[in-house]
Amino acid sequence: MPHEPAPPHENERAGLSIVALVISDRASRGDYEDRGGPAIAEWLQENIASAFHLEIRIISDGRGPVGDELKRLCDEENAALILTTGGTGPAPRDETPEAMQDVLEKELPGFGELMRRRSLEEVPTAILSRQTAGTRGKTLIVNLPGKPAAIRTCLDAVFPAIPYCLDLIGSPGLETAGETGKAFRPK
Ligand SMILES: Nc1ncnc2c1ncn2[C@@H]1O[C@H](COP(=O)(O)OP(=O)(O)OP(=O)(O)O)[C@@H](O)[C@H]1O
Ligand SMILES: Nc1nc2c(c(=O)[nH]1)N[C@H]1C(S)=C(S)[C@@H](COP(=O)(O)O)O[C@H]1N2
Repeated sequence: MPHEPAPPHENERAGLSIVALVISDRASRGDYEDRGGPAIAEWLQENIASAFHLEIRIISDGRGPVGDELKRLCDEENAALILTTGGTGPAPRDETPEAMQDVLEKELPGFGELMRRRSLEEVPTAILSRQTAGTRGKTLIVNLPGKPAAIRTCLDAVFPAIPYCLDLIGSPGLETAGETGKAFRPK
């Protein structure tokens, strides 16, 4: 008797799973209303044509908690793409890059290089961000700075490479809309 196919994972049913992980002591305490998650949602809605499911999570800074949450989103929630915002600077509580060291299997330093280069055209303090990107299993993680205005600049810069990166790591099916973040796939 043939086996029934396994039911799709909850995230697969809703399309590609994307998580916006807001890393901010103050937003997580409610000192200010988070504007990072909504800025990421707006950019993705404008620029992705294929089905996707976006979840916004807000957590406090810190190497341990951020690393644990990233591992859980990759290994248990099967997120295809995680966009973090915040905690990339030099302040004592900014430990997103240290958490990335604990989580990534393969770092993709070109993402951070390009985002800083584009951001430098807007603010000289862009060099203070230690943002990077990389993969863990079938998940791509990209760091964005905490300033909500940085989100559009950075996603405009690196998003064209993201669909092909997801193809390569085994989470295919992301198609872009419009010209700004248009996917590039080598022939
Ligand atoms: N999630 C957010 N929502 C709204 N504004 C934010 C957010 N994160 C950062 N900002 C703004 O950017 C400025 C610089 O952020 P900062 O570098 O202190 O953020 P962070 O280290 O990412 O967050 P925090 O200091 O709260 O842990 C903040 O003063 C705030 O105005
Ligand atoms: N595009 C862009 N990049 C930016 C900024 C910005 O305003 N716009 N702010 C910078 C500043 S002031 C800091 S301290 C670093 C780190 O910010 P984070 O700790 O909130 O991630 O990001 C930098 N990158």
